[in-house]
Amino acid sequence: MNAGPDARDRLIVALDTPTVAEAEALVARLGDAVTFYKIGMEVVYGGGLALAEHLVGAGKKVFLDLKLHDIPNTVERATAQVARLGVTLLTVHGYPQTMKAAVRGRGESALKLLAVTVMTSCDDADLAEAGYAAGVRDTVRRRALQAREAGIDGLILSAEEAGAMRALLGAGMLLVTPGIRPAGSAVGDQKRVMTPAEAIRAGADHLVVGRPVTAAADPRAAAEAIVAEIADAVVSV
Ligand SMILES: O=C(O)c1cc(=O)[nH]c(=O)n1[C@@H]1O[C@H](COP(=O)(O)O)[C@@H](O)[C@H]1O
Repeated sequence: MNAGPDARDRLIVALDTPTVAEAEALVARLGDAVTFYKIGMEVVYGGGLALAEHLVGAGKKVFLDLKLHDIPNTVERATAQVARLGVTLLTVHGYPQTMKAAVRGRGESALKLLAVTVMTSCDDADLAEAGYAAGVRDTVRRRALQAREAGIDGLILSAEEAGAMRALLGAGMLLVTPGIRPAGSAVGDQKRVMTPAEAIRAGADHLVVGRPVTAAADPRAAAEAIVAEIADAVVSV
């Protein structure tokens, strides 16, 4: 994508910390280097849902990563609750029933919904082990089309699939890519990874980055380096 959010807004830092206090300390340390945060299950189950609202109040954008998946009634009503928090993004799993229920639940609110296609920690062998007949590429494609059909705003996918999905879906869908690893950083449990520059060139709108920032000796410097890499890549797209 050529025109789009400022390079800083394209980085989403995943605040995965054991305590809410550690998440707050990271936010203070990152300061104005980071404008967009992801709050996920670790912090929420550690009592940190209110942090999402505090960050919104402080002018940050928040992606609430709850990966909803349940019977339609529960998903619809849970999504309606999240829509009242003022966060920007919410994840649901990319099952047609779940996606349609979430779209009903967000109603007329400004909440944007992202469908998780295939987790970036999975490869074809993991999908086969879980009982899926199709591999990563075909499953992402199928769920992407179903997400668009359901009225979902964007996809969580790896940057490896971003180019093909941008070509398939055009500019209308937000493409949000975790599994981002700056050159030389530890891959950990991720399997489908790309560097920030590669992800932007592949068509990602936002990059979700956790440990390469949060576990860095200097998280602010790590975030600034990623923003600089994004900015350079945007110019070259
Ligand atoms: O929904 C997500 O954000 C997500 C989906 C996915 O397929 N892979 C994935 O890594 N994530 C999240 O993105 C973040 C990646 O963190 P790091 O691997 O530490 O950069 C974590 O908070 C994951 O929960």
